[in-house]
Amino acid sequence: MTEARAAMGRIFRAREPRGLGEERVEGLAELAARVRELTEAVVLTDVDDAEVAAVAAQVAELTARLNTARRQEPPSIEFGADGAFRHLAGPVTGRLNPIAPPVEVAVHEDGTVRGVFTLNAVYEGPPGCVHGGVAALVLDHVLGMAAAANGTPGMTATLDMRYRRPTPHGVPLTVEAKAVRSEGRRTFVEAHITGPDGKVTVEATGMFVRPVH
Ligand SMILES: CCCCCCCCCCCC(=O)SCCNC(=O)CCNC(=O)[C@H](O)C(C)(C)COP(=O)(O)OP(=O)(O)OC[C@H]1O[C@@H](n2cnc3c(N)ncnc32)[C@H](O)[C@@H]1OP(=O)(O)O
Repeated sequence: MTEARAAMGRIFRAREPRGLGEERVEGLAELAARVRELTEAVVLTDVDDAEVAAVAAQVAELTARLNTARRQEPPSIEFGADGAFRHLAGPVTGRLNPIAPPVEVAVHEDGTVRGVFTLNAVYEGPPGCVHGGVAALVLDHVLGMAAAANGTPGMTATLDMRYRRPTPHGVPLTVEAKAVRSEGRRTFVEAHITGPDGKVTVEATGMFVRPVH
């Protein structure tokens, strides 16, 4: 597992936590949660034009306040004390990233990655349904996590999607991924999303390649 940890460091610049601190993480997660609500409100709002303009000006002020102190780069993937890693600023599981639903994932002892999440109207493709590219985003990430959980982290080289039935938004969904085999630097992983009725809506297979450098 030490080699896998080194590979995580090399591929994803994963590193030991650099002092964000749990209190700071909770504060930033709260900010991200409020911005998620704001994003949904923007997509669904029906207030009049003057109110839209007034809110836009206020939001610009808030953005300027946050920009008075900027990091050079977002927080990277971190190893926790328990050896697990987390992607705080990632677009899928990242609690600190407002565009992440976020998907709440657990890595099980057998290497299966399971997650629960709800995608709201912000992620709509066809009316009432999740955009297919968003489903691919979620699946790519959990496939990558399963490759890492297998001790063989890598970059996505191929991603095959099979959209079996529409994925509804606004309801709880589950996602599950597991590595099925490794050959040299290549790891093959399977995953699927299940709707609230227990039926699989999307299946994916991914092939992850561990870069040499
Ligand atoms: C909470 C924490 C989360 C932690 C977990 C975080 C999860 C994040 C998940 C998100 C993952 C991403 O989005 S990653 C971002 C999207 N993906 C990328 O940007 C990848 C861009 N592509 C690349 O960098 C490169 O092409 C690589 C690394 C994939 C491969 O380059 P390489 O290292 O030079 O490898 P190369 O020698 O060419 O090939 C190695 C072997 O793989 C095979 N191979 C290579 N590419 C392919 C391919 N597309 N299709 C078939 N086979 C291929 C070759 O035939 C060869 O087989 P043989 O001759 O050995 O038999």
